[in-house]
Amino acid sequence: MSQLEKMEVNPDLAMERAKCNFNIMELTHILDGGEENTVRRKKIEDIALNSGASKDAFPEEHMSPKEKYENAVRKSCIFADLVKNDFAHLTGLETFGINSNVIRRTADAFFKEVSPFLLHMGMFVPTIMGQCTSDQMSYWLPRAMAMQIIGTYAQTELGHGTFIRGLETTATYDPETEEFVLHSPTLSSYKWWAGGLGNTANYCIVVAQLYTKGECHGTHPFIVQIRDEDTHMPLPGITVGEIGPKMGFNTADNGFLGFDHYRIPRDHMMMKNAQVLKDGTYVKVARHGKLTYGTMVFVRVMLVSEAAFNLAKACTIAVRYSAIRRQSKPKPDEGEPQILDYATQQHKLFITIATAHALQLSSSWLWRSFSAVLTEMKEGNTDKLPEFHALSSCLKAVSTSDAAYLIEQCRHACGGHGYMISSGIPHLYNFVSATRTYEGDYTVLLLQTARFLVKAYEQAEAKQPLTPTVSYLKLAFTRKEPWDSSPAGIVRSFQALAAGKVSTCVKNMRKRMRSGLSEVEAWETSTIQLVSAAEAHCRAVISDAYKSETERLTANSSPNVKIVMEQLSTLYLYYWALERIGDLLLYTSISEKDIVELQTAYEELLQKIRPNAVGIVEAFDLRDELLHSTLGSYDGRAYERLMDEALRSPMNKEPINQSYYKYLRPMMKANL
Ligand SMILES: CCCCCCCCCCCCCCCCCCCCCC(=O)SCCNC(=O)CCNC(=O)[C@H](O)C(C)(C)COP(=O)(O)OP(=O)(O)OC[C@H]1O[C@@H](n2cnc3c(N)ncnc32)[C@H](O)[C@@H]1OP(=O)(O)O
Ligand SMILES: Cc1cc2nc3c(=O)[nH]c(=O)nc-3n(C[C@H](O)[C@H](O)[C@H](O)COP(=O)(O)OP(=O)(O)OC[C@H]3O[C@@H](n4cnc5c(N)ncnc54)[C@H](O)[C@@H]3O)c2cc1C
Repeated sequence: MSQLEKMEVNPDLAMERAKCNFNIMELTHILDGGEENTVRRKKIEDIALNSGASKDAFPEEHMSPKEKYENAVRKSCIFADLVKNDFAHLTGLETFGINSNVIRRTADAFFKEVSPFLLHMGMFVPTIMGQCTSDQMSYWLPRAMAMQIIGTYAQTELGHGTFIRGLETTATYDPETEEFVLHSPTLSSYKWWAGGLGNTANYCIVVAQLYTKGECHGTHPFIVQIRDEDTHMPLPGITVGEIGPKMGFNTADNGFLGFDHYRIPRDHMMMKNAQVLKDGTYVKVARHGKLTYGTMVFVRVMLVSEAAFNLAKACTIAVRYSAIRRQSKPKPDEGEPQILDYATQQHKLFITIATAHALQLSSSWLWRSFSAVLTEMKEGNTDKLPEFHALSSCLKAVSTSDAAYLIEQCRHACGGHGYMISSGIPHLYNFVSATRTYEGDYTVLLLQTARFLVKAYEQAEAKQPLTPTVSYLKLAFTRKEPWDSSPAGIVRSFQALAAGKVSTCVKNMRKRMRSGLSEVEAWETSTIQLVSAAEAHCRAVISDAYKSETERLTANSSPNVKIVMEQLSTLYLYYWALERIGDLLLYTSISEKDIVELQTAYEELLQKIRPNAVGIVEAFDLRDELLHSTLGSYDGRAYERLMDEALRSPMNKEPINQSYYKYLRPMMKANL
């Protein structure tokens, strides 16, 4: 047993736990969505983590890229076995853990970066479920679920990621052989980025321009075998490889893929939404043109809970560390305070906790809306899809962007030690900053939402009915919103602010069109404001969802848990009101006096939250195995852990490195 395992809990952390005044487990149950969920999650974590299978004998950060990848494949196979044999009955999901936060969460103990199977689980399987006919599904799904084949999702190309309609890979139907011929006509048409594509996957979903009878019908998904099922050799006509080192995701073997007139059977086109008949006739089945984008919408919804989860990890690390770290001596007669006592530190950290709650609760709310939209779509009704696309786009954009920013803030809050890989924060940042880009870049997705907002504004102007998430846009046509500092009042002000911004955009675009610009040009020159309006809309949606979910979830909770949750949701509102003072001055009646009072109320709230801060982050119930952090472990023994990690470095295995004899010694001797 290592020295560390015998250590007692750091006394500062023990003191924090002793002064927590609410029932931590009760809050955990709320965040897990109910006590049974907590019990089931803990069972799964016990099975997976107590086995020791998640641990590395040698620290991953000291492995070569190839070793890291091989180690990740090894552990992915162990994890996949656990999921199949041990968790399936506990999760109650026949879908091999898709949509299961528990599986996702447990996987993090196994992978400091990501599993090369992430795209198999996260996109290959969901695309089979969303884009195949039932016949196709009954062939592909069992094989994918049983991990007899491993797949990925290859959409992005070297030349295009955002602009899907601009993809260049072609799938041309040949009625003679009843096959599609896949081809990469240019270097820029090579598929690029797909996770697991480099070395792991033997199948992938390829998104290509469909040509039949000489006509292009736009992009469609196809299931394509790329490697031999036995030897794993790339098949003739396929060029496949790994794209090289990245900022993060280094165990994901993101790959490239090119086709040289590569043939696949006709029924490997995923035919739920559109079909090509044997004679080459193209038949559109879906009632909405964008249903082939369905997997992206699904993953965008997933990414909101990803943002919340990773933020929860970062703030657990940073708050625990801030409780054990002492620095400076503001009062000469007293000892050095815990850095958590500094108001500026609380300002950095408590918004991070509140945002983790806000995103987690907004994400549950979004999942419920998604389920309702899916149910209606199964009955052939796609009316709610545009609103849902607008909503999932902005929530994905804002949640991942906020999470990346706040994780970086957690690193700042941990000073120099936060820069150590062993703190756990750099991995979190590298992972989350990618989520701001993939599955639709931040700006691009906010502009999708803006498009919906502008249309909704025009409906409001014409006094037509509005869908629920934009019904507030009618505020744009009333008098300035009176400032009211209650939580409900602040949410209303955020709505008035968003409505005002959308209105300003529309007026500017109209003015620009009157001065001679085309509609496209007027839109393009207004995009900075449109992005800002979409962000404001999203902030209003999150604030509203966070506030109402908090009220709903605490309706029967014990008084102190209710107080803690309300303090955090109010903090979120105060924080963003103070961040958006300029906008509030424009679109509400807020006065200088109101602003001074708001700042004071915010600072008082930080002090009220302070005594429970450690308890609040511990309600996320993140085991040390999931945190991978020297700074944030349960025992708070950060210094011992930092030293322990330093001593494990291969750089310390020999007292003198050979470079001394090869370079340093000759240089120094020559300089004598
Ligand atoms: C066993 C061990 C395992 C262990 C592991 C255990 C794990 C456990 C499992 C867990 C999993 C973990 C999490 C998952 C992680 C996954 C990782 C993912 C990695 C990354 C993957 C990727 O990164 S994969 C590529 C994504 N790449 C994009 O994301 C491109 C964005 N680019 C666009 O998405 C389009 O290009 C863009 C801009 C819309 C324009 O599309 P466009 O040009 O066709 O359309 P237009 O702009 O012209 O718009 C025309 C009209 O279509 C409307 N519309 C557009 N889209 C619509 C839509 N979706 N639904 C409805 N309506 C839509 C629009 O609103 C307009 O409506 P209207 O006309 O009424 O105004
Ligand atoms: C870690 C990681 C994993 C990935 N995994 C996969 C995968 O498994 N499968 C897959 O298919 N893809 C994958 N991708 C690709 C990813 O989906 C794309 O990189 C992403 O959609 C962004 O597209 P892009 O790279 O073309 O960026 P670009 O569109 O080139 O963006 C560059 C800049 O241009 C701006 N821009 C672009 N268009 C517009 C516009 N219309 N208006 C205003 N600004 C614009 C953007 O805002 C951005 O600032 C992955 C990417 C990463 C980083």
